[in-house]
Amino acid sequence: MSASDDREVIIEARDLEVHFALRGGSLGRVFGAGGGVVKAVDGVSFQLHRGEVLGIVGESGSGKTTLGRAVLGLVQPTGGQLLYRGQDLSKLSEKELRPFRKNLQMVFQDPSAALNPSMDIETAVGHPLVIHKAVSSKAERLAKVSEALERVGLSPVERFLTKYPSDLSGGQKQRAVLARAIIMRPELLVADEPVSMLDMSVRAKILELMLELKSDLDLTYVYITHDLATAKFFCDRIAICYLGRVVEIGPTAEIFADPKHPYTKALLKAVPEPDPSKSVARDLPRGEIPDAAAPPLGCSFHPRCPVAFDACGWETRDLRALLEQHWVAMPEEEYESERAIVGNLDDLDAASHTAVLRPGRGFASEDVQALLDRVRAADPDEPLWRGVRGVETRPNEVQIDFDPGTDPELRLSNTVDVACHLY
Ligand SMILES: Nc1ncnc2c1ncn2[C@@H]1O[C@H](COP(=O)(O)OP(=O)(O)OP(=O)(O)O)[C@@H](O)[C@H]1O
Repeated sequence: MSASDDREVIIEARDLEVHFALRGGSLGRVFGAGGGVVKAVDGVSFQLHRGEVLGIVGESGSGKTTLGRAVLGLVQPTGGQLLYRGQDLSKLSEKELRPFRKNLQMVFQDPSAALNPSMDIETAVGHPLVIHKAVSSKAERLAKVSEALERVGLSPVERFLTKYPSDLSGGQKQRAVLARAIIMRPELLVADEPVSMLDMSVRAKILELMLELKSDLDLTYVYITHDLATAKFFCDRIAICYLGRVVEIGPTAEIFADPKHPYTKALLKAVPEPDPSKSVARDLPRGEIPDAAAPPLGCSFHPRCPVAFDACGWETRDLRALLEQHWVAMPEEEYESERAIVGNLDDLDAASHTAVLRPGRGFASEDVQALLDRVRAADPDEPLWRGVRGVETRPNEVQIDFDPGTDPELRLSNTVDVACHLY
């Protein structure tokens, strides 16, 4: 771990895994009776120190929310450990967890969904006090609710106590949600995209409020977002997540000044430039984020990586994608005559380091080999070819063997930890 931080460790994830079994549905059927598995969090380790703001950043589906829920003990890890002050929450019963719950709070993206529309603000914000039997009278509840509302800037308090969520703006609702989150004086707050549904004009104000609350109440934050621009402003350290793994983690300033992982670099390039006159081309990683139920072999970022090389774990699905990309650029007729050279490509969807291509009707394996040569000649720098260890042309098939490569582990590089074969 890169952080040499003397502050107390509040949360420690050790090789944490949250895998969801897929039952039924089309994927369940594809994977057979046992069902497939979505590795929402897949071997994540980090320490969170008291008073720190740790950003969990990644695209949709990278496992951020599941990781945040695991930190709060709201979802059971299927492997590894999540320690809160050294204690493994997954070993505790629901009853034993209760005293911990008040120390750990979550703030969600949508304040409208987080507040019960039929509860006035006094009741909603004071609800945790009642649940945890933390007050003995209505007057005590009112005093604590008033103090919390004051802290989050919903004042004069009397104007807000009897209001309903529908009477408040988005920013005011998120302030009320924050008041409810701090009312039990928690020590850790997991904020899951807390400003992404708010108007631009109030986003910075809510984040500033959260920083004020942090210093006034000695809070520690996990800040979940897809938005690096707010993470830069808000976080001390950032963990960049991709398909359930942390691919880079380190101090925010270092990550922005010298991003190491190709995915981090691509995300940073995609951050919109506030000054439109300086705008640069958006350069999101090529292709879509893959299906978490069937992640790429080797380094899971390799199919989108601009600097991937032989060690990154090329495979059958990459070959299919390359052939299809080659054909897509062709005029219809040319495409049809090329496409007919190989038979059904569906076998390539079962992830493997050995691909077998059979000739289409009326063609021979030499024609398939010639097609592969043409595809390679059209783009010799395509990194997939660097991963090919052998091509064998047999009477009725061509077998392509890929170097299995490995999935890179997080390793310290200067002041950040990065999971990439380049480091
Ligand atoms: N209860 C569940 N059952 C099955 N799969 C799940 C479940 N919860 C999450 N997933 C899957 O786990 C993966 C990670 O989801 P998660 O919501 O944690 O990601 P995320 O990065 O927070 O995405 P988003 O920004 O879209 O919320 C996704 O592929 C998602 O479909």
